[in-house]
Amino acid sequence: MRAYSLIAPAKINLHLEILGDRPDGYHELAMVMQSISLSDRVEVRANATERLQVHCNHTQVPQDSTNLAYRAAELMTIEFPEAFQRYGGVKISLDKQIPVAAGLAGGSANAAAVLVGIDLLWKLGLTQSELQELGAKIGSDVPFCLSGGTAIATGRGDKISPLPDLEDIHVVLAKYRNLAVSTAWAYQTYRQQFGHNYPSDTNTLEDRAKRVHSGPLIQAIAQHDAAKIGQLMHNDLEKVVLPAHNLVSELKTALLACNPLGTMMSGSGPTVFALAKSKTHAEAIQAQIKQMLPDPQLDTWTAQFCPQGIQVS
Ligand SMILES: C[C@](O)(CO)[C@H](O)COP(=O)(O)OP(=O)(O)OC[C@H]1O[C@@H](n2ccc(N)nc2=O)[C@H](O)[C@@H]1O
Ligand SMILES: Nc1ncnc2c1ncn2[C@@H]1O[C@H](COP(=O)(O)OP(=O)(O)OP(=O)(O)O)[C@@H](O)[C@H]1O
Repeated sequence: MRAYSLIAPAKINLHLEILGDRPDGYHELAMVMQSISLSDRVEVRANATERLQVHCNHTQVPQDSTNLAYRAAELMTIEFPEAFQRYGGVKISLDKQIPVAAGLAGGSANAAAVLVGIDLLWKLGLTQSELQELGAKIGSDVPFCLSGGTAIATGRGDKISPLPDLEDIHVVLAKYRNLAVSTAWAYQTYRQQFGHNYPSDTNTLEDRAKRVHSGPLIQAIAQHDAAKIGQLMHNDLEKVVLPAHNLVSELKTALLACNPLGTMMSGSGPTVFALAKSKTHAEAIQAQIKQMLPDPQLDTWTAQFCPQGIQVS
């Protein structure tokens, strides 16, 4: 085959806990991640020339070598120079449905899809863990985006352990179109404000693991208890993003008033999501939030938890 079309789902964070600094300058995390049905379509096609090219239908997404999808292709050319020489360049086309700079890992999902697409195009036969090792070189969220579903993510977010699938849970997402939050800013500000709380004895992984508070949520996931999952969600980055962005804070309060199973900011924001027990429940929350906040800048979506990451379609 000379072309592959892939589905790249967005993620939300059901739990995001910052455990401390890492020697590499990143933060040690304990997260629970979830793929959702809101997804981009990524086409990876053999190019007639040696060139890597990326095209995207969204004006805010770069079409040059800074695009995460381009960076994934570039990494493959460096890691597999013989295959690159044999098969030539690739043309990547991104059909964006996932909002950009939203805390939903849209760029990371695109990069993950390109790794899978090139693996197929160049007949490399890489395993999931080999792909995840490559993905971690591009960004912390890429390894999760590859395998998807419901999973624990530790380390800097790149060490993935699968959890049982959660089906039939629905989600409403809401985001102000003109608002973006830098992930680096969010972590840096958290470190400045709360870094003194990192205990000095958390140098070993074992010590850090003892401090993790996701146990009850993981139990609720094992029991497939959507109501409990909604109540137990947590995101440390809310502590810095909500006070700095009134709109995000007000959005969360408004979503909570719509009687969801629970509501939380995703990743470093600014998207806020609400969990719902059915499609009808999600649509009712969506209608209510639009009525409560009739701002033309507020975008909303409904989606469903999905049990997989990158899929060939
Ligand atoms: C907020 C989340 O989306 C939650 O899933 C991720 O933690 C961020 O994932 P990402 O955007 O793929 O992150 P990267 O591209 O690896 O890093 C972006 C920036 O976030 C900060 N960063 C990220 C991950 C981490 N464990 N510690 C950090 O301090 C670093 O300043 C880094 O420069
Ligand atoms: N393929 C891509 N899709 C979207 N944005 C991209 C892509 N490549 C590079 N970018 C740039 O990366 C920035 C962050 O985009 P992205 O949508 O991945 O953020 P995010 O959802 O907040 O990610 P995360 O949740 O992993 O922190 C954007 O401002 C955009 O300019």
